[in-house]
Amino acid sequence: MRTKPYIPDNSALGYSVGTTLDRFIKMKQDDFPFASGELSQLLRDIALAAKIVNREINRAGLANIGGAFGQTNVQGEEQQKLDVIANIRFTRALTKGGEVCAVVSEEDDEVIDLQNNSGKYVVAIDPLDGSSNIDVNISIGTIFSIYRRVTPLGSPIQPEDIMQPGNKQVAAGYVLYGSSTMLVYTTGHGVNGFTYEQSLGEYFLSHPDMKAPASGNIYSVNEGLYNQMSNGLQSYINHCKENNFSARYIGSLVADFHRNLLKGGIYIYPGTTKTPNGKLRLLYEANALAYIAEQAGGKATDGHERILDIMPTSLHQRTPLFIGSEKLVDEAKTFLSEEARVVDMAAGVQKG
Ligand SMILES: O=P(O)(O)OC[C@H]1O[C@](O)(COP(=O)(O)O)[C@@H](O)[C@@H]1O
Ligand SMILES: [Mg+2]
Ligand SMILES: [Mg+2]
Repeated sequence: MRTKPYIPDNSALGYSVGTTLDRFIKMKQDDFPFASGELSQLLRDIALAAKIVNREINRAGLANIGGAFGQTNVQGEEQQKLDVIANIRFTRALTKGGEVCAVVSEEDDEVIDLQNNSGKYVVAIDPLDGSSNIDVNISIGTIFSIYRRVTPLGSPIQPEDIMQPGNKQVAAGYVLYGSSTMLVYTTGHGVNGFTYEQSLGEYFLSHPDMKAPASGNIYSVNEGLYNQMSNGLQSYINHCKENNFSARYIGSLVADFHRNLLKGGIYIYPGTTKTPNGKLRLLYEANALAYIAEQAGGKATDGHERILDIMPTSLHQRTPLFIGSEKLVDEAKTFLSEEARVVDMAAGVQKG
């Protein structure tokens, strides 16, 4: 089946050329006359912090803010200076904005309780995604998920405000600091992408109503892990090769996801024999992108289960991730299920 890549077309959707992010958010807000506007403001806060982080990234090489920070985070990964700077910038914006009561960040071991019990929202964030690519001038990103707190406003935050499955997200998005900087987000009514015009300091709607091609011929996986993969996954990767797929892997989740969203493809970060739950974090990496993928007509699973239905049990929980074009994610699942069936049959034979 041939599928078409997504080609932006503003005119077809009735958005005038030059629709800024602020204006777009306002237009959407007007569709919900009873909404308080706090979610809109929260999105603006994140967009503003992303401008500042974008500036820091652009001058990192000159301002001596590239390279390692000299500490490890809770995952035992070496923090880069820009990881720390981005974390400070985003948490500061979320604190000052006043709409948020708590933040979960890759760079903080514990939940950050903003001591703002009137804040309606909880944010989970990967302030800088693709850290290993910072110093080599390759695209990196920011990923965020927004949840409504479930306990009454005015009371202290509780674990159930934080440990919500992805299907409870009210908004999610990412910023891609690439050959141009883009902000892509959803509030559950489709996905829209905005390109940042640096000299004007504005984001403009460049990718309205983004749609993931139903299929594609790109597969993105760290094939260095091949020998640690399950037989089913190895078979799927061989299937991609036999069908002349293109292998594309940047090593920055946001950038790999964005490319496949536009062109059609599948991104896989699998569980392996060494790390059965893979590398990526459910709360601030997988959930946001899964929500966006689904809103664009794509799919996201852990190889078996829908990502958005996984009930988190710990803050920095990891999950395997299969995400992208629906047909490819389904196909990968078939290979994994077939393997599970063969293993079950073999176990049955042994028992019998
Ligand atoms: O180097 P690997 O094992 O392929 O991992 C790459 C993955 O790790 C990540 O860099 C993890 O994100 P962080 O940089 O936020 O820790 C993803 O962006 C990327 O997809
Ligand atoms: Mg990341
Ligand atoms: Mg990160």
